Amino acid sequence: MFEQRYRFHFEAAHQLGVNVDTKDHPYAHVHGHSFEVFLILRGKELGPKGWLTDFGRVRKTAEEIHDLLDHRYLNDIEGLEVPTLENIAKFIFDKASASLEKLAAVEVNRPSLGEQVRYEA
Ligand SMILES: Nc1nc2c(c(=O)[nH]1)N=C([C@H](O)[C@H](O)COP(=O)(O)OP(=O)(O)OP(=O)(O)O)CN2
Ligand SMILES: [Zn+2]
Repeated sequence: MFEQRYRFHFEAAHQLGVNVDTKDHPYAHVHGHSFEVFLILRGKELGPKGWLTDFGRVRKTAEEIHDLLDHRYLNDIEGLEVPTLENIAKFIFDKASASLEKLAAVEVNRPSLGEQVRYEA
């Protein structure tokens, strides 16, 4: 089995008011994070080209998702009204899998906080 990974970053703001009991909770205030994303592709066979998927294609998909999320207020994006790492990972998986047939998983991390989430279909 081969695994291919592509990493990109984006910066965005959000608030998680629905996840906490009081309006004063820090999660309920609009704040920002740096997000690290991995697109993870898997396959058993390489085919005649000797690769799973051209990294150029993976990069193009990553750039489209980056442009959708970078410097945005995530709560305003349809499908990301509750922008936890978990929901962001699934959102990215659903978008990216439309153009990357071998996409197997998406990881979304906040490296400075040691927080990591992985979504697999
Ligand atoms: N399972 C999850 N738990 C939490 C998530 C999540 O997406 N999935 N998200 C959050 C919030 O985004 C929160 O802002 C993160 O807070 P915290 O880890 O405390 O880090 P800070 O932003 O407070 O870190 P600073 O160093 O103060 O900037 C919470 N839980
Ligand atoms: Zn947060």
